[in-house]
Amino acid sequence: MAELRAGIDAVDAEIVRLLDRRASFARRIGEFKQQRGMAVYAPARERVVLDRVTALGEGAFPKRGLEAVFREIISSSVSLETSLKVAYLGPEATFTHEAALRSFGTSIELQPQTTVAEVFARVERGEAEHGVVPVENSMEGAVTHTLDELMNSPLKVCGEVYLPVSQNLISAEESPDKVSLVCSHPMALAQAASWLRRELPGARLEEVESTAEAARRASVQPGVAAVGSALAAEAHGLKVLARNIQEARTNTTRFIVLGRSWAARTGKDKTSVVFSVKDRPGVLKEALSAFASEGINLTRIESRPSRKRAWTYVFFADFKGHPDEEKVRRALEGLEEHCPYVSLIGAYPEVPPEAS
Ligand SMILES: O=C(O)C(=O)C[C@]1(C(=O)O)C=C[C@@H](O)C=C1
Repeated sequence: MAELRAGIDAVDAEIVRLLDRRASFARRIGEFKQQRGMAVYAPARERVVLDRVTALGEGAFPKRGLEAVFREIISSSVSLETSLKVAYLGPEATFTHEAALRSFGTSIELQPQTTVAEVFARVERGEAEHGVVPVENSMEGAVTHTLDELMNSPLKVCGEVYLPVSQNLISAEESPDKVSLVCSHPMALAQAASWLRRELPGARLEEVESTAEAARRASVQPGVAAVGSALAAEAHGLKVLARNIQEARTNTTRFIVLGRSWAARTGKDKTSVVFSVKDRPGVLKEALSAFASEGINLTRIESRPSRKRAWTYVFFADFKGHPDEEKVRRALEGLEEHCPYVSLIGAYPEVPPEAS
């Protein structure tokens, strides 16, 4: 045992020495970026680093562990280069907080905001370099506040994160039969609606602005439970009375990372555009044919009221590829021919949902 532990001590000393060496490279990159006014956070490069190190691993150390360790190493590198501030839809212990930690690690300054609009505003005013907001849920669909902000903001999407949503009934009470009021964010209540109807038919439901606010209420008010994450239960000292009460086990939320510019190309990327079409038959089909004729895979299309004129719509589309690719450039030109308004709202390394 002592000998084996001595072996670990020697390896740890080596790891620390190598981390110091890595840090000196990161510092120099930081200086280079500062001299040229470049953004410190380079999501495309981070993806390349994470993919490379997980591919280098020979399997003795788990790949997920390698990714988590390097996520933190990169997070510390960023903190050596600058004091990066990231605004997110708070409060703390929400799924968006978790998504921000997944993207940036723990060594940067995370700033919880009360609304999606405030996250955008903070980044637009330069009080934070990046923002993290939810954009869609696999069961409930689009987060409309986010789409509406994206439509009018100069900010760009530079990253995406998928998080499996696990909703739980959390409370200071000992058992579900002591619960007379269940509160949560409307989306969380919707995700747990069948379970709540079946298991707590007598309880009143109340919508509040976030799952974390619901957890806070549950921690101070007798007879109240919240629908929320295990992280929220932990943060407010609550018990988990029932786990995984959401509608489907495959319930996943997709979050986006906002910045001043989109991410560089990695070779496995996604691009997001918003466009409007003229009011005549077949026009959406024509617009989308720009993608079909280049063999570009659309991963999502969503319509929203334009909010400029009644009964006019804009479309949000995500597709595989990067604006630096020739075929994507041609598809966007094709789209512009059919559409009075086209705006590229982001490009970012693609994350397969199952990898999150
Ligand atoms: O390569 C860079 O641009 C770096 O700043 C280094 C580094 C890293 O630690 O690997 C850190 C931050 C960036 O977001 C990407 C990578």
